[in-house]
Amino acid sequence: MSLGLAPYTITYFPLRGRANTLRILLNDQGQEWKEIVVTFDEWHKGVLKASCAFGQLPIFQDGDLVLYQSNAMLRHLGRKHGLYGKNDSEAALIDMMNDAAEDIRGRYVTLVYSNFDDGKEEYLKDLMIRLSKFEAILANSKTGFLVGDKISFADYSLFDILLTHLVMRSSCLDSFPNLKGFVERMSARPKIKAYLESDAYTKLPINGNGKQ
Ligand SMILES: N[C@@H](CCC(=O)N[C@@H](CS)C(=O)NCC(=O)O)C(=O)O
Repeated sequence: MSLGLAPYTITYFPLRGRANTLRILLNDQGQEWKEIVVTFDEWHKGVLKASCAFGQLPIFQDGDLVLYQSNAMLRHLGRKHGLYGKNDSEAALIDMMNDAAEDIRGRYVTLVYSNFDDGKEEYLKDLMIRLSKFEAILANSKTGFLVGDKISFADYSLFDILLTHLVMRSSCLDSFPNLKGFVERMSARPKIKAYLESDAYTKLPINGNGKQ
């Protein structure tokens, strides 16, 4: 993050939430950005919400470009920073991987905000099936990345949801050596390591309701 002349701005709640993949990606790519933190009190006044294209945060600004929808933001950064594969086929596969990660994230968000305490064990059973699919994909990867021979925005997405689920159930990757290795490699990338050890990460809750 930076306080200087950062080209990018993220407007979001004081959470990891849907901004965390963006922050991991930007850190790893050595990018600077500004954060505008929206408190829940401010949000509940409704003025900002009414001004958002789809009534929700995050907002991502790149100069005059204003984006809503976190996955559109990831794809934008993927195009700008060479994180979208080396040809159209790889780009399509990266979209597919990111959509599968989003499927997990969507289910996680529903659990957290609707039925966390009663639904968690059932949720984790289904999660294992979904993770086993990513495990098989990584088992077939020659490079350790989801697609091709270079990191893509989908790798950051998967990494973020794996970190989130490791908080929920620290043993959730125990039967998935490739996913475990993936998390270890991503966590060891120097700029990601520094971010994961920083207050900017450790002091932020994952979700807005204290569930994790
Ligand atoms: N599909 C959207 C979902 C955005 C979303 O769910 N935002 C939540 C926070 S993570 C929000 O703004 N909640 C407050 C509200 O809906 O009033 C995205 O990926 O950006």
